[in-house]
Amino acid sequence: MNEKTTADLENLRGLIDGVDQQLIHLLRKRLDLVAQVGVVKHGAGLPIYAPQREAAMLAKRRDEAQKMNVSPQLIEDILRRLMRESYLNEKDVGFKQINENLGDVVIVGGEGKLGGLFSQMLTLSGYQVKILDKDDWASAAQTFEGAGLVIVTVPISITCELIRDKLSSLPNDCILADLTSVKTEPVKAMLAAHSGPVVGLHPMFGPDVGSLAKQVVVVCHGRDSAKYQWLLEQIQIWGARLVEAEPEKHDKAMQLVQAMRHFSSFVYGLNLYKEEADIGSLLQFSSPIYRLELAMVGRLFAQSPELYADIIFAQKESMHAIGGYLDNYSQALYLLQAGDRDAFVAQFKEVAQWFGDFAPQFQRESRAMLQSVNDMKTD
Ligand SMILES: C=C(O[C@@H]1C=C(C(=O)O)C=C[C@H]1O)C(=O)O
Repeated sequence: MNEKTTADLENLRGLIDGVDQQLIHLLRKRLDLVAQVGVVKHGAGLPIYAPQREAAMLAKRRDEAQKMNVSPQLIEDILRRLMRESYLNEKDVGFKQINENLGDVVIVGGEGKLGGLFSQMLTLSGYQVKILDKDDWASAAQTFEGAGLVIVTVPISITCELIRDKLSSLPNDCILADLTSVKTEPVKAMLAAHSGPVVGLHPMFGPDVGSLAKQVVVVCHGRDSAKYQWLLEQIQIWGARLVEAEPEKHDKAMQLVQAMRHFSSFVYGLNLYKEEADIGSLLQFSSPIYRLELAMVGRLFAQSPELYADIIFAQKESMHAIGGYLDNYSQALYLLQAGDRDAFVAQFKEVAQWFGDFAPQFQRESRAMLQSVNDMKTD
């Protein structure tokens, strides 16, 4: 580089630094305004997440950006990232308490990660939360005495037995709820053990989400829904979206959404291990989609084997779904072995047609993800 180039670059980079510093000031200003919104919402009991406001705001900013020859997608990406920050920060002021006369919330298994998250959210909403874990059963009767809500969040394999053996003498009007990732048997067990209000919940996220905004909680109604309506409202105040489902329908969906999903990630990892793949060097060659795939598989092995075993082994029927997958895998492999490229293409077209509009939708969604995967690269 000659001296002029160096000087020009330095000058321009100095100006860019100045703009970026102004951005920090603007961000600070925005965060302060959002914090004020948080206080107003807390007072009025409004949910953190306001999808209509977001949609209207994004549409206006996209329009304005376009007029200034700034990519609408750029401003949308930036605003979406900022809004994620808003959800995290609004949590700092706590949440409106919907039911002020509840009595205690007892979380059975509250030392677990998901139990911990619910305990945090309920505490932030003004409830008295008591944790009951493995070693606390001696004092359980006393703990349950003042309970208005008992939430069961223990490993799936012991959930029903625990409900049957330990939760059959709760106060009559106490709500009994669970967070298990299967619903048919736990809801049945709760209805059998307790004569008061019962509701099955399945939070469709892990404990590492920073905020519940936009996350989904499945609700399986058990008994006396009017008595636990406030709890559903409370969860919505946290920003989550509720999806009501019959337990059987939920469980069937979980065979694909959870058991099959995690099982195939597990086998993918198992295969890399058996092939003695060198992940470091694969990463050097990786395309964004491969990196994303490795991230999805690798994150499984950063977590508890028991948790995934629980999810995969939770329903016997998952075996059939996974077995069916293996059959299809074998049949597709046969096309490859037979060199039948035409049959592969025909099959591909058939599946693409079946996906219909979802295929281009998923392509759009994954494009944004792949771009952020690429942004994350530092080497
Ligand atoms: C700040 C608000 O809360 C959330 C955050 C928003 C933002 O950061 O702009 C917009 C809508 C809400 O989802 C609000 O409702 O205005």
